[in-house]
Amino acid sequence: MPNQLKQFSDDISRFRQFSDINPEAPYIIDDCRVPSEWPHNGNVEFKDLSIKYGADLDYALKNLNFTVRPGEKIGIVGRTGAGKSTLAKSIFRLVNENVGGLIEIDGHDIAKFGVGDFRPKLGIIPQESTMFYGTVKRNLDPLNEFTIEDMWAAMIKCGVAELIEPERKRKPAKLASKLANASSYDHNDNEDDNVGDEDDKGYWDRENKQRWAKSGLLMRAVLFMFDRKWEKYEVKQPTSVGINGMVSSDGSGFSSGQQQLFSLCRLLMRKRKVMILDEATADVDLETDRKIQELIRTEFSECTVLTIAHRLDTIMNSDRIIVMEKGEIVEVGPPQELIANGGKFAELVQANEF
Ligand SMILES: Nc1ncnc2c1ncn2[C@@H]1O[C@H](COP(=O)(O)OP(=O)(O)OP(=O)(O)O)[C@@H](O)[C@H]1O
Repeated sequence: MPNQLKQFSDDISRFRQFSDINPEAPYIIDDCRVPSEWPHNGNVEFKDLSIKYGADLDYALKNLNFTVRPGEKIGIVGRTGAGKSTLAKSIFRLVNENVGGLIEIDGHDIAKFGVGDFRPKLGIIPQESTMFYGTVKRNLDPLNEFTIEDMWAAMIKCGVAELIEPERKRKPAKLASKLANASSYDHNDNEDDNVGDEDDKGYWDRENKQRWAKSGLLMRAVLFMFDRKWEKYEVKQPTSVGINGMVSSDGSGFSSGQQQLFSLCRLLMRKRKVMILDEATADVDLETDRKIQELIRTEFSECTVLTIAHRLDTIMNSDRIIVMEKGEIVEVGPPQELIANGGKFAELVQANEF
């Protein structure tokens, strides 16, 4: 009982912590809905933007005035704590208190829209990728918006296809014919695939039955006694084979770089006019990073892309670089020009210290 009481009191204090959090800005504002074609150009204007994380804290962003032109590729660099991620968050209005100034995208102040209305219109790969418990397919397309062909096309471009089907790497010649037959190949792939639905449950039941059938008497007794523990253990093990392979919610079975490739896949399918990549390739090797940057340049050529990076290669081909320091923009310009000028960016490159 003391243990249970302790557990209850922990639960209650956690509940109180959540209930004390201020509600987010309205999800939908009926009088001011986002136009269906917005953003159509991808012009982003920061007007005197200032942000603090608390009334008593220092500014994380200070009076930012900057315009990103439609289709421009911007690299954002600066030392740790310079305010780069806060800038990315500000475009999604993830910080709503202690904000001064405004951000206009294609002439609309994003603060006048409901957050649930405008956020899906923009694209982001955050610093930490999110994986869901469920199939690979569900991880790529949680809202069932795309066809299997769309998913395979994106997975092949991002190098995810060979992760979930290693023979794809070994037998590239077979790839085209498999792709051509994708709909028949993955016959059941378009069925609804929510967590805990009959399909997923059936999958685990089938797996457990097979184990049961294969095990001896003693093993069966152990399985029976530790039934629940066994299931828990099972759920954590990703099979990650094929588009219907299972992925655990912490993405174990995939390295953090591979999880970033999943995020890139999602973004590739949902191309948006304005996109933020917040250290989106920080965990992949240099060679993969180069391929991804090339992919971004070709696939997102029409899109405005803001890339935050700690690696010179990632942003060297940007149209312009923004250098941030203590919440302020201290330098802006094409990378080669900034290096030639010998200013802050040149210092960072020299010190290899983004
Ligand atoms: N949730 C938060 N609460 C309070 N202060 C925060 C919070 N997030 C960031 N800060 C502060 O805001 C400033 C800018 O942080 P930000 O994460 O934007 O920097 P960054 O340039 O992205 O750093 P890094 O390169 O390490 O990711 C820092 O001084 C940081 O301590």
